[in-house]
Amino acid sequence: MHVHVADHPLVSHKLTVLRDASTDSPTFRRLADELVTLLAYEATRDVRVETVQVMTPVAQAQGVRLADPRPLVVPILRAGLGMLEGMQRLLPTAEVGFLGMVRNEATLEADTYAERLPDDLSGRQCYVLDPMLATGGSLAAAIHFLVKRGADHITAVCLLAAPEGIERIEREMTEVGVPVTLVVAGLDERLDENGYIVPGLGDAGDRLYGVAD
Ligand SMILES: O=P(O)(O)OC[C@H]1O[C@H](OP(=O)(O)OP(=O)(O)O)[C@H](O)[C@@H]1O
Ligand SMILES: O=c1cc[nH]c(=O)[nH]1
Ligand SMILES: [Mg+2]
Repeated sequence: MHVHVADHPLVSHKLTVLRDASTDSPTFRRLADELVTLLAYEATRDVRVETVQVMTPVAQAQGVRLADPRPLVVPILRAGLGMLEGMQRLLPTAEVGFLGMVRNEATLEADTYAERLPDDLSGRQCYVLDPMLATGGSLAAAIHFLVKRGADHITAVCLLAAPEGIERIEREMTEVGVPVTLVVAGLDERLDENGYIVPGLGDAGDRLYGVAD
């Protein structure tokens, strides 16, 4: 897996405020949104374009536009929804598919409770959004959904990743033979005994939207 860690002082600054336990929900949502737009710039570096001609007020010029089929953006609910607008800011014409997943906090296995994806993803560039790559169970399950529908170009955009999660995605994607790129704002040290990223930022979904039952 190709892992790209966004190395930029603004990313580091925003991530530091995001980590701070005293940052309130409105500020957390705004910073997550801003960070995703910065990460989206990196994540879309290889987005497919085609050559077009354009008439400026002065002369004809050659340029590019996004090629068809449009990219697909897939936020993993709940927390990934907090990344959708930041991504759409750079890819306003992207299609959006949804996956609802919740991690069973006892087994740490991901359970899928919602799925709304196009049937055929062959030839589509897919961008999966999830702030936290912890054990990797949720992201791996999401990627398997996409691969089953024919996707072979997958980029995951995350805010934080743990080494355990990266290793799992690498292992599982090597097995299915689909290369995955990860674009992330920060790589953390490890998981704790509850599967939380250390030092991390806590429960991303709760910090975005409030404590779930
Ligand atoms: O890598 P993993 O070990 O699978 O953990 C990461 C997952 O955990 C969080 O979701 P959560 O299950 O808390 O659901 P939520 O977004 O509804 O809060 C997070 O948003 C990821 O989807
Ligand atoms: O640190 C973590 C791990 C999983 N899910 C989160 O929201 N945070
Ligand atoms: Mg959560």
